[in-house]
Amino acid sequence: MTTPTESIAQQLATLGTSSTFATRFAIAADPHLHVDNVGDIPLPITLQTAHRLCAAAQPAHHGYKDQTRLDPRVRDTWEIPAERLRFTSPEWTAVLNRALLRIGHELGVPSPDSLRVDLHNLLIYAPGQFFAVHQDSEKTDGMLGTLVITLPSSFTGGEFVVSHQGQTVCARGSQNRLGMMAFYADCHHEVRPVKQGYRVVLTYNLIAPGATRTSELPQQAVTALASELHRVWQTPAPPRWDGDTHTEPPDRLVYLLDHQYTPSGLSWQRLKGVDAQRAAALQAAARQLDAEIFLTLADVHETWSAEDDYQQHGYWSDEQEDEDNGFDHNEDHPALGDLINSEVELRHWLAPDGSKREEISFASETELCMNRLSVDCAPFQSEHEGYMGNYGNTVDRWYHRAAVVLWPRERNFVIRARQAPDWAIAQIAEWLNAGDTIQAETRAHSLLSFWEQARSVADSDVLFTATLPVAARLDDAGIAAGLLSPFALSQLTAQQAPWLWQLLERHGQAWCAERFQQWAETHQPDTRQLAWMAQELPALAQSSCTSSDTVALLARLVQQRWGWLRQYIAQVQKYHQRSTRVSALVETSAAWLGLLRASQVTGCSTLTEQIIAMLRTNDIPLEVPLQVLHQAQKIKNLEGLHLSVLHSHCTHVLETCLAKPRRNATDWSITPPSEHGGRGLDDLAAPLLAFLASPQQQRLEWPLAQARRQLIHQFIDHHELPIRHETRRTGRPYTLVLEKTLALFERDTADRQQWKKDLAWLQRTQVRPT
Ligand SMILES: O=C(O)CCC(=O)C(=O)O
Ligand SMILES: [Fe+2]
Repeated sequence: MTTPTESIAQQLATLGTSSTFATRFAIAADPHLHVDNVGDIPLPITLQTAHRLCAAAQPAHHGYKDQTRLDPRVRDTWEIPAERLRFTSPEWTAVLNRALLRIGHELGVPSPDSLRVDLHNLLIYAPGQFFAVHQDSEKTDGMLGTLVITLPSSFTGGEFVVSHQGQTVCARGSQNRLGMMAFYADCHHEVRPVKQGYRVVLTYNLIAPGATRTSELPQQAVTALASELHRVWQTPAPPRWDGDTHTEPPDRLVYLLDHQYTPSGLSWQRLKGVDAQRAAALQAAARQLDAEIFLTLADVHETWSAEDDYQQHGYWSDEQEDEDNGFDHNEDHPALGDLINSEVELRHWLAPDGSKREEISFASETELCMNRLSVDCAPFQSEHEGYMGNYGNTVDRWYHRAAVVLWPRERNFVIRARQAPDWAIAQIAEWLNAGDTIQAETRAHSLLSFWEQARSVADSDVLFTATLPVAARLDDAGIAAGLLSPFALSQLTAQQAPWLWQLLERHGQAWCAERFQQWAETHQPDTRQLAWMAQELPALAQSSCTSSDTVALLARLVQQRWGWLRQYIAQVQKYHQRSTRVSALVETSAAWLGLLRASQVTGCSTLTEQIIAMLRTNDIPLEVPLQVLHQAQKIKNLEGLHLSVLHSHCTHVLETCLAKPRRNATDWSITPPSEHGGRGLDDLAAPLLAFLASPQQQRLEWPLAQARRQLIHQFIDHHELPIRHETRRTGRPYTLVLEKTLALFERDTADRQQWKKDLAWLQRTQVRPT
């Protein structure tokens, strides 16, 4: 079955397909060309005239990006600018106008009788000279394409080839007539090297000024198109994956035109070939439906998988050449496999009255409709990633296309909101300020189906700050919840507390607790959550102290965060290496303190005790409570935090450690790691632990098969034991050589120094008894 979008493409395809991209014919005429400093140029051009012209000419430049360049690898020809050319034949203007009318008809220009030309230059190609494949830049507003008039002369080679979407038109010139070739500006064209003789041409910019007068469309066709458009906006898009039940109708229709356009060349009045009829048909349908309609540039970026191996290579059009490859497009392009990704950016919006809107939006796949696929257009740029890129072997292509974009007027709000969520929230806030709560709730409701994505479109923190007060003013609990659902707990700041209390008053404890739960489930980096617990949580708790309801709400939040912290700690405790484990745990110290403060302020004394108790268990390395005490120095009010308990705990542990006798200089025993003491080592555990425990044995030579050596290597690394472990690769099996290192003694000394330092700090530091 055809989808409504496909059927629109079909209907548009039947409009104005008769025109072509280039037209070529010959006329018998002589303009009586006069060139300053050369004189009259009789036709056909003789070798002698050609030599005189060359002598008076300059090498021609070509456009490169926004500059012009002289590069004979790209363009090698002589040029005489228009200022030095005159036509003295009295009939010439009429002859040219007749030719233009014919060109206008054959190119399908909407008003062929208004087509004009601007003389650009005279070009002379001597033997060997050429102009590589390129696309002309649009030199003036309204420039539609180029007209080349080949003056009669005798030459071989020098074929002029114009191509568009795989079709080509070729001209060779004539001995006694003027060769006319006119083509649209988005065509690629080249002049192949002249072999013998001279090729002399006049080039003109083809200009289509004034308004389009497209032929009247039958009313029936417009109605059919309008009804299909209506159907597009009513039909939910096909599911994107199995079980995708949330598809909605597309917001807009984005019809990609056949031709390519530049910002200055884009205008409703100067659409090329078939595009003009199709755009006119869409305009007529839009009027019937009272739909919004815009003409836009559409920058298409496609990523394809490449099927074969291929050298990295880029290529530029619009008279731009690639530094290394010149204009040579004939080298092998990689065969394209699957389309991996496609992005269509719409910009430079033109309303039917020509007024501009500078806005950028992306077209979704379900909105797109076209008769010509982008791969069938000439890419503006192409890049091949080879196997080195992120996605393996891929080809990236960029196209400068244009689109007609339409949507039902009543969807204005939603469409703009999808692209600019902060604008939508500001809009709803205005309705609320004006007392129009019904409008505010209806519009807020219309955001919910895509609101989850809003977070990735806008700066999420800014959006949250704007959304919270709006949600707090909506009566409908479901809509308020929906607006708040995409955000994360760590986005809530103490400054926003008043809105939170307002939500509490309107929707109650359970509703607010659900929001906390939802926000906690949104992914946020652990470091951000820890920082939030250290700073915002105690500040929020502090500001809750005005009423028992707000305190109760915050107490729930504190409990929830305690649950999270315990889970996080449990996860960190699974890290293998003691040093990474300890430093990750130390990173949580400020969060512990934040939680302690918040639990104290919200009167959760049992929780305060639980936290202190956990900080004193053996599972938590001493570095953590010590760091909590350090952090507490920055805080004014330590009342009720039970920090003196922590203080004495740390003092006691450090004194015990320091009371142990120092390691004897001859004692090489290593205390086996307390956790997983040899688990998983099976029969290797006993000999290894015996080696560790032995005060005398420094070295162990142990013939072991590879897998078993591996176990020992891992064990030593995980526990960061002061043992060098190497494999001697002789004999069968190889021998694992273990050797205790001096780090055993150095660590002992370093530990002691640290203990002393910490103890001295504790003794200096007063923690008020609480
Ligand atoms: O020499 C010609 O026929 C065409 C020259 C051309 O393509 C140009 O001037 O852009
Ligand atoms: Fe050109």
